[in-house]
Amino acid sequence: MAELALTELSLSQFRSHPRARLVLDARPVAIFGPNGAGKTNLLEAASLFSPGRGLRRAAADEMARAPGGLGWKVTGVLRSLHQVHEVETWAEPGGTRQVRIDGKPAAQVALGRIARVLWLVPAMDRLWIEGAEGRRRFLDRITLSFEPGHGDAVLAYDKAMRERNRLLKDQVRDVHWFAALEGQMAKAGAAIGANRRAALDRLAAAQAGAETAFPHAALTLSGPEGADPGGADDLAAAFAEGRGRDMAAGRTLAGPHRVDLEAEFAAKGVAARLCSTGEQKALLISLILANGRALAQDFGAPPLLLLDEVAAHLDAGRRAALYDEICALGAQAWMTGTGPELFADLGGRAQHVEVVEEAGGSALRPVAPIGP
Ligand SMILES: Nc1ncnc2c1ncn2[C@@H]1O[C@H](COP(=O)(O)OP(=O)(O)OP(=O)(O)O)[C@@H](O)[C@H]1O
Repeated sequence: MAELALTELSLSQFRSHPRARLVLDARPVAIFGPNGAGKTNLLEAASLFSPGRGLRRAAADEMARAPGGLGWKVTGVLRSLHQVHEVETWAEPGGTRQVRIDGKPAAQVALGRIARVLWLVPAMDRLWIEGAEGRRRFLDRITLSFEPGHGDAVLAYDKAMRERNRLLKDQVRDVHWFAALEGQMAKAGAAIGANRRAALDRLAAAQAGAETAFPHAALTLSGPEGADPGGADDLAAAFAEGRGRDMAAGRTLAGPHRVDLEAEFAAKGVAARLCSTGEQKALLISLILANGRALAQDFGAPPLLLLDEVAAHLDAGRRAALYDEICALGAQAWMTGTGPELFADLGGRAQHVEVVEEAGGSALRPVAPIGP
């Protein structure tokens, strides 16, 4: 099967890493070291091979090593399907994140065409019990992994909605202006809805009949009217009808920006938010593995998986099952944990890297695996 893997990763003045370089093959990467050593920072650097603000959703300046006031840079060699790309991403102090692919300046969305990156971070443990915004972001990342063009649709929708919200706040009553913006929102919104539904269908298919130790998560969209839109015409009509209500509120109250994602532990028929902490984690892992299996078919290679502190939350049996499934999938999964023993089951199936904190910042040491 074709691969998607980082075969080199270099960091310069990135968070706690003054300078770091890893030379890798396509196997999973097991990263261990004490709290605060700089493991998550490494995953964050890898997450910048996808469009957006990375797995911490940080501003570009926040990622610059402090103190210093210098910019940062992350460089990687990405083996994607049967091609090799050199990807550079960086930010100057006070500047936005820049991207260059094979020496040519590129928009961030271009990253989505050569790489697919999915992640699970401890903050997502509360995904099913906290606000809808996090779930929407999760849904859109899944959707983006299947359809890189989804990012453009979301940007177009948000831009038109911001302008419409300004009209609403300023009590402007120019129907032509409203109709023009609503037309743009409806076109982008219908695409957003269709992309999301297609992504959920792909996930459902990838979960059905899969041999996995993780529970099937049944996903559905919910939310106020228009959250899961039909066609562009229906959506445009809903926006026009809602003008009075929206003007009273000073913002757009219905539309795909209000969608929520609901999950159910399918075998038990219990909503994810009512499941135990361990079950909720298992549902997320199940979804990310299903997403990976679907992408292996659709994109042609499994995605890069960034799994922060995933091993610590699983019992030994589940952990071994996760490693087996990742290896069967053939994904370059980057996993972090505090000690090497968490990754012993992986043995030579993974590359093991120790992160240590030294006087000058974080440092990396590739190490031989401790055998099972
Ligand atoms: N911009 C920055 N400049 C310098 N150091 C930073 C910056 N941002 C974060 N750090 C440092 O990076 C370290 C945290 O790194 P990271 O989150 O990668 O730790 P970790 O190894 O994943 O730890 P844990 O096991 O606790 O999750 C902290 O010591 C923090 O102070």
